[in-house]
Amino acid sequence: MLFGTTVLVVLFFILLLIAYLWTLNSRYSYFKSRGIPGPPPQFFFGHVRSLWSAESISRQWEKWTRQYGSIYGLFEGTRPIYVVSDVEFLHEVFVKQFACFHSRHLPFTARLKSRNLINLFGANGDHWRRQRHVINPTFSTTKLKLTSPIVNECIDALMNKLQEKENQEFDIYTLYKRLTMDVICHSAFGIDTDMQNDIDNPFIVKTAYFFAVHPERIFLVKLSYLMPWLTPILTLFVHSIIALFNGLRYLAPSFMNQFEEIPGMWIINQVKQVIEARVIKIKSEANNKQRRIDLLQLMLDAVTSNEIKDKNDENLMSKRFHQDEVASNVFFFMIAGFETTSTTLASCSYILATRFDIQTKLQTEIDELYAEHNGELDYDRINNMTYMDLFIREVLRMFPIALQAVSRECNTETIVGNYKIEKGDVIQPDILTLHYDPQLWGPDDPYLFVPERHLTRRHPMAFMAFGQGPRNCVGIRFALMELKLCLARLLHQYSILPGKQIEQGFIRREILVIQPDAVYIKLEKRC
Ligand code: HEM
Repeated sequence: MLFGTTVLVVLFFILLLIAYLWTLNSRYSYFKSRGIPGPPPQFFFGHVRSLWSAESISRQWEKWTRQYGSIYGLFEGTRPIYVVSDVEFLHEVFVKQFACFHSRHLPFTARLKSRNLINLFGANGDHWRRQRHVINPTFSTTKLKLTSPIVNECIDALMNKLQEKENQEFDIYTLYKRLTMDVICHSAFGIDTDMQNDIDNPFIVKTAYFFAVHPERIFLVKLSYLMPWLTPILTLFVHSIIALFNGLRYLAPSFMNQFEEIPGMWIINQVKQVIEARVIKIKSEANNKQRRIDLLQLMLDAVTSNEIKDKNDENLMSKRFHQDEVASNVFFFMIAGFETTSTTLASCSYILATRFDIQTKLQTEIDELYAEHNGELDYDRINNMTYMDLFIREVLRMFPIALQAVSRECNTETIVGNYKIEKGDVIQPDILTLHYDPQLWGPDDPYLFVPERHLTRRHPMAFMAFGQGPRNCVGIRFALMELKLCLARLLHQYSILPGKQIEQGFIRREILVIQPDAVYIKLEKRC
């Protein structure tokens, strides 16, 4: 009797296993049945092992595009990923059918926290729409004009540091990182840091951690990709660990000190403290009209303690924030604004140091602006620099940074072109192929640096350095203001010359973003 039951149980599990393996295998016919090419998948893993071991994920996508064309298929475990460099297909996904593709494809760990702690980058659907509604006006022209003096103050500190470096070879990228962290701390965080002199400041050290570790290398994330049905259990497991740690906070405070040094924990705790201090200040200065205007203040102005219900209808939508949502967004601004903007400045400096003709043209435009306005640069004036704009766009075309951030997950089954896309499928643009496509960027060779090519109207999907569509980078104008102010002031005072190690330093590697190791230059004072 016992033997018979055991045989039945074993048989049941064998059948279950066979059914599971058969389902897995049949998922791999997804692209074949649609006539979409792609590299052969590895059973159970799909293509993730090749991507996890690739030196650069974006360059691996580009390599496969050369082999399989502008729309091809990969599998993350068994989840279909469309890798696309077909601009019409991308236009459908990012713009025309945005309602079916409003989510970004992220590891489950990005959406672990309670709803009020999910930021704009991780939020989906109506939750995302409400947050975007509140944050968009924070980056409006009027508000940016108010924050530009704060940015200028941080550039003052950079200029003082540069004075010490005149005529010596040094890595300017390090100083740019300190500048962009100062800017984000002053303007989004409301604290007056001095990163140029306080070089071991924990904000820089802890934030850099986010770009050094790819979340997809975390064991639990890998597991969730390979066995998506495990995700609810993994989520529960991580929540339990967090709850355990929170309990230990009271029972073993000395152990907790180490836990609170974990970068994410540390930064979010700092953010919360700054917000609490600001809220107290606002209350005590209720009648003070001279309040500090920064991104933090602008977001706090939208805070409510009432219950918020997310609604699809814009008229019914509450345009308010929870205080915790302000904290999680400020936290994300630090991560998003720091490495991206400093890396753009680093690539700009590399081009300027190696292309003196381009530098001279830019300096001519800057000098004219200074002469016209007696050396006073503000938001409106820097925005009128045509060549500066073309220059920055060309830098970001050739050296895009945050390529993996631009993805969309299908929320509702739909048809794009000739293909039926199912809920959960991922669309991943191959931005390197798009940015170097001669059909999109000719007649000048896309491998040459030619700012003027941006004078010609191009397909909107040809340039994706800031993403595209309603969910593109919300900080574009803020980033451009910072980049233009910094470059204008730097090039008005100095010429940038290449250091001996400029080429060795400018080796661009990708973990989460693509960035060079260093940019070695010399500064020569202009007469
Ligand atoms: C040169 C600098 C920057 C670059 C190259 C850059 C690039 C990007 C890219 C590629 C995305 C994804 C867009 C998409 O999926 O379509 C993004 C999203 C985002 N960026 Fe930036 N970014 C920069 C600066 C900033 C700054 C300064 C901030 C804020 C202070 C910021 C905040 C954000 C936020 C909040 C999102 C998520 C938007 C959403 O999901 O609605 N970025 N950025």
